Amino acid sequence: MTEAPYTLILLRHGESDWNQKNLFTGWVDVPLTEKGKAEGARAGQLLAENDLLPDVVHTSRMQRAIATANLALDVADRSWIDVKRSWRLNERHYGALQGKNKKETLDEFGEEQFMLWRRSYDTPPPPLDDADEFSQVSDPRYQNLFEALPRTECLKDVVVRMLPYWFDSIVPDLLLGRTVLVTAHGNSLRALVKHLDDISDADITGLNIPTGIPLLYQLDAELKPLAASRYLDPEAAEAAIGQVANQGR
Ligand SMILES: O=C(O)[C@@H](CO)OP(=O)(O)O
Repeated sequence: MTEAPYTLILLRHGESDWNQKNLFTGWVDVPLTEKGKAEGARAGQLLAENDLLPDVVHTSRMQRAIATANLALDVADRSWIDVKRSWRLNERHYGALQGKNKKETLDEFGEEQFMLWRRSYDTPPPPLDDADEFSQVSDPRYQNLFEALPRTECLKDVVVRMLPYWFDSIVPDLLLGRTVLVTAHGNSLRALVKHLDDISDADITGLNIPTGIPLLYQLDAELKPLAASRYLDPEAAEAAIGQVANQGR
């Protein structure tokens, strides 16, 4: 075990095809846009400029996170580091909203219901039918999940399935003194930030994470933040956070 402080970098994937089209995405495995690829590369540049060179990367099982990590690590000349992947870092499963347009959903169901589905801590959207074209029941990468395969999730569900991976896989790398990069998704990272910053169930509804901008944590021996976390490009992050919050409008 190495002494604290421990260095953890969280990175939401770059803009995806469905971010651009304003569709609820969840577990649908969509690619990055050209802008998203550029965000991935820029994230790598920010890591290198700040002398934050990851020793290990943890990603979800989804191509938008994997591609973002690869692009960032290529630019930072760290494409050779150890890689670990888990479904537990996947985006929140968006249930029957997967593939639906956010603006049309807002118009159809109204602000209150839309925000309840999108940001409430414990209200999941209706479950996705297994026969739906956007279901993951036949996806080979999840065949080992059996009844654990989600059909919908609220953020609380994501916290429950993400935390075992945090404690069992990410924490051991931190305690070894490795600089750890976690490349994942808006809502799986909200779940991790909620845990790290001890954010209440009520306050987490107001937290949004921008695409493609590394978020730095320095953690103490108890794995609590030594100071407030910070985006490596704070101005870009502030503008992008507002855009995420206002999606659908
Ligand atoms: O559609 C999704 O899967 C997520 C992230 O893009 O969207 P939201 O920010 O609305 O939770």
